[in-house]
Amino acid sequence: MGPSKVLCVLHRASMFSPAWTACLGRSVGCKVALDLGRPASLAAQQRRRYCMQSALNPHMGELTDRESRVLARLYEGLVTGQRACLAESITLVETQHPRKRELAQVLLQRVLAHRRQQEQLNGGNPLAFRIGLSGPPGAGKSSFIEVFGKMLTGSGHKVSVLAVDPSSCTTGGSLMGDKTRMTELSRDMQAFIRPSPTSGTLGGVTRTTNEAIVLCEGAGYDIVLVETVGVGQSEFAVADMVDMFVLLIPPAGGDELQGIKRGIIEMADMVVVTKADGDLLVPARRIQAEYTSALKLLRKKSKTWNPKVARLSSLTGEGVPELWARMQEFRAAALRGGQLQARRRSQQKVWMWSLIQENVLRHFRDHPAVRDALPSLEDRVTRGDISPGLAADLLLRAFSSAQ
Ligand SMILES: Nc1nc2c(ncn2[C@@H]2O[C@H](COP(=O)(O)OP(=O)(O)OP(=O)(O)O)[C@@H](O)[C@H]2O)c(=O)[nH]1
Repeated sequence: MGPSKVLCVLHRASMFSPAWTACLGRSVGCKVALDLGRPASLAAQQRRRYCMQSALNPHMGELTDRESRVLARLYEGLVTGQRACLAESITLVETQHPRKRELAQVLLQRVLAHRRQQEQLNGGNPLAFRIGLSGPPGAGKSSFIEVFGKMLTGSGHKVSVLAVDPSSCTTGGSLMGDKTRMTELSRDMQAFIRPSPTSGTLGGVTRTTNEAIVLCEGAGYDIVLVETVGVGQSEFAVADMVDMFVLLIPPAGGDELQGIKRGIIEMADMVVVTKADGDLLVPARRIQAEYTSALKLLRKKSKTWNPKVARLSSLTGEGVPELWARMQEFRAAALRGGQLQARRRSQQKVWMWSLIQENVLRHFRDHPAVRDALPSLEDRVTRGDISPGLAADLLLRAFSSAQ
């Protein structure tokens, strides 16, 4: 499908208003608009800002005074580190309201431009360290984040914690029981904890989390922890939005690798065996040895880093500073070798395509011609009358001939 076809599809997709499609179309011609990476003169920066705004919102002039004031207040509050403004900005990116979504994108672009400037001052290197934490329910994630987060804020870092909760997509969210977790850290003024949005598809929650990461970084949080419970696809989604992906494993459980998906072990830059204290110390050591051997058999993910298996206890705090030292080692090596920057660049592309896929698929399913033909074609495929390939071709033909 060529670019014009994609835009045409997006144009009809309910999520994108005609204004948005026009802005996308314009932004293709307006290359400078989205290319905020290089140093520029003031005039060029102003031109760029104008271009970016008009690309983002062709009706920029139609921003009401109130909207302009809200955006200015949020932006100023956010970049000066006001937690309330950060919380309100994340609420804005979570919204389903079409107009507010447009405003959220304007805000995000401004924050991104701000971040670029900050990064330029930092020698072109990312300022924040994004760490993904995943593990089965009860692995000890929140206990770890509480202790780890407190240790980091105690040494001068600003820590934000974002959650991707797959259960929130179907049940309104309870798997991670956000309210009662991390009580100490949630009272810490150097920490910001944001529960998962309580509705939407995993794709929607992922989008929001990705955008929330940008906002947290804009607000000066130099450590962003993204937590998810190891269920469904959420851990893969989180692995695709962070600099380092850490898998937390509890010591209790069967002899095998406790049903942890092999795919997710392959994604891990570090495996951490939790609860290594008291009676659990012996099984923790055993599990650590098992994972160390298992990791040796896996395909190497990076030339500069061999995934490691650590052991810690959030109860006693043992192993937590050592883990942080390992994480910093990882980050330094990835920055030195340029892998961290490359990983972020490729994640941006993955993210864009997953958003396109989700929206195009939704548009396809909602299309009247597809909706009409789908039940009987599905029926014929399940009865074995026609092949899935033929059914897919017929549906695609119905879809494209009605464009
Ligand atoms: N002995 C011991 N118990 C721990 C440790 N960390 C957590 N636990 C216990 O393990 C249980 C689960 O811990 P959580 O931190 O809630 O685990 P979680 O992975 O966040 O769990 P979910 O919120 O269900 O995803 C709790 O009863 C904790 O008290 C530890 O270091 N040592």
